[in-house]
Amino acid sequence: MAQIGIIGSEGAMGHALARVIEDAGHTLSGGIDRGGDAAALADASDVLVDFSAPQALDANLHAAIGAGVPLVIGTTGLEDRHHAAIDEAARAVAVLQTGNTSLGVTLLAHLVREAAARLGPDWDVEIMEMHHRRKVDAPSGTALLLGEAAAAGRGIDLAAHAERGRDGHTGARQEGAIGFAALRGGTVAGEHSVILAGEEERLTLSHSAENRSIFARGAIRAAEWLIGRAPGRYSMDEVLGL
Ligand SMILES: NC(=O)C1=CN([C@@H]2O[C@H](COP(=O)(O)OP(=O)(O)OC[C@H]3O[C@@H](n4cnc5c(N)ncnc54)[C@H](OP(=O)(O)O)[C@@H]3O)[C@@H](O)[C@H]2O)C=CC1
Ligand SMILES: O=C(O)C1=N[C@H](C(=O)O)C[C@H](O)C1
Repeated sequence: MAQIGIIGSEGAMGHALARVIEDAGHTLSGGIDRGGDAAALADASDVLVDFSAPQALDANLHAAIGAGVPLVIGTTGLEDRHHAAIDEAARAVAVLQTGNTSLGVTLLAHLVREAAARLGPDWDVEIMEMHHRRKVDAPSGTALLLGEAAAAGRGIDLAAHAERGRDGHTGARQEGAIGFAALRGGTVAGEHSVILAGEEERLTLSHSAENRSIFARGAIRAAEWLIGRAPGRYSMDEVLGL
């Protein structure tokens, strides 16, 4: 039984998390949104779960370190400087950051890495995602996570090979590129496809989220797993034993 604090508590994920916390027999120690006191929430919690916005990250890391509590970060749209701050914080507390807390996507990343490695550079990798009309960041955190998996399979650096936001006279596709396309509309919880396109054949690896409860369950499982862990940056692979 843990005291779990939610950052982004009035958001779509915040509500999904609160339901899972109750179902799992944990206690909601509190919740904050924009302008809330992360330090006070951390003091009242065994673990923090953040599904809010990148602008909240520094205060959340500071609060987690101050109270000595672990932190699950599901917020997407993070930039290199955010990841550097997470690495730094992980020297003091246990932190898990991922663009997708679901079991299906965590496994999919392994399959993508394997397919990209085995099929080799003649197969073009394109990543397509669709989300609800409210989503503010693109490509999604999951699309980027899957892009990293494909890049790892190819032994290349994603940042140097990503083709994002094609529009107009773009020229031909660069050899070895990993392309991204983002669609937005309606209430879609999360659709991701990784397409490996070769000569006269295509392989598509896909995941569909039917609702947010899969993300909330994964995040609470991660929160349970982090409590009592030594400082460090952990992954969903470790939580799920994949
Ligand atoms: N890793 C994963 O598996 C998943 C990740 N996500 C990510 O989680 C995040 C939240 O998604 P979702 O719930 O749909 O978004 P919502 O917009 O529904 O909710 C976001 C919440 O965060 C709050 N918030 C905004 N800024 C701050 C801040 N500076 N400090 C504290 N709280 C703040 C908002 O409060 P206010 O209204 O006051 O601004 C709002 O209540 C997104 O980045 C999304 O991509 C979503 C699903 C799964
Ligand atoms: O904003 C969302 O809703 C989601 N965000 C995450 C992402 O950016 O990949 C995870 C999931 O796809 C839903």
